[in-house]
Amino acid sequence: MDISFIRNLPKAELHLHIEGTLEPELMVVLAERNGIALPYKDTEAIRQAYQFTNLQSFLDIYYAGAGVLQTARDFYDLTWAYLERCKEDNVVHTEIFFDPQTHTERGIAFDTVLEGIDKALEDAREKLGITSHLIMSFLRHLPEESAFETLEAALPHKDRIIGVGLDSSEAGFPPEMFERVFEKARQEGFIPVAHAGEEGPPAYIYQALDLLKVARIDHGVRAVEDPALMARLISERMPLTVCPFSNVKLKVFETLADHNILAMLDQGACVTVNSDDPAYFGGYMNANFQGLAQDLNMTEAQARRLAANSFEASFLPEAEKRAWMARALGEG
Ligand SMILES: Nc1ncnc2[nH]cnc12
Ligand SMILES: [Zn+2]
Repeated sequence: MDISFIRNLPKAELHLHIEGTLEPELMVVLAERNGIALPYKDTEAIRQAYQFTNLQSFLDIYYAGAGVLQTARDFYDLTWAYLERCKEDNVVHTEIFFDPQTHTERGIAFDTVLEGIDKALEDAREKLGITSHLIMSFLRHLPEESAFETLEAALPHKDRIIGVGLDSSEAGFPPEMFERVFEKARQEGFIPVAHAGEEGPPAYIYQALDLLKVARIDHGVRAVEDPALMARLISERMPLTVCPFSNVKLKVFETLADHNILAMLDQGACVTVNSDDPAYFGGYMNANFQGLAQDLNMTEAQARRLAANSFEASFLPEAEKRAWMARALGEG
């Protein structure tokens, strides 16, 4: 498939951790700016360290890397750099996760984090024509109480945060542990989503659906182990925000050729393509699409359906969704 076909396809990104877009070059700049010593001699050594055996081995390095983010300007620079990559890849709409607890736990104020990210999103609407939403994610390895405190901190900023998510170490931290904080978040008007079925079993996907009442499942690739669950996801058109490169880097699949995204698509599931933590996993949106074309023989029709799904599964207003879906399908 021609790279220009992928480039020209309008796409929405729905599973992207802004902290996961911290490229080694920016990490070095921010470390210098903030007087922080990095445990790496240069950017090459940083890239060398990105060899993961599972989700936790990645998270340990990823949380350490986020330590260079200190000021609102740092969060602005991080977010702006990602939005410029969106422009290159023709990602016209993005729904970004941020992990407030990664920062509040080390003494950075919630409002500092939000201020920097939000200003970049606002500038991108104006200068790049990219629309966006922000989703605040709770870290599931921290106690419920910490998630409740984070929700409290977000309440004055409801107009700038559309939803809540659940991420970090999955195994041993089932969604049911966060049922109460998600209930409160829903009452406050936040749209719920959750990582489930990345490393965790299908039971965690059921819990995300039935207890957290999510509007999307992040990852969800292990749903294929349970045919009744797959049938339900398909009949409800429950979106799965799938991250192909991430799944290979974190050994959920051995190779991209083993990935189940196109099989799920062909079964009728509302799967979408996303980059998760592109600075750590080797590529942004178009690189993920290109990988699927090369290693899974993705057709143009499949690529169009994946792009259309990304708008269908977004939190855009219905009319905008429909218009972008038509363009992605080549009908607009
Ligand atoms: N792929 C992933 N799974 C869980 N938590 C994450 N935080 C950042 N990326 C993540
Ligand atoms: Zn993720």
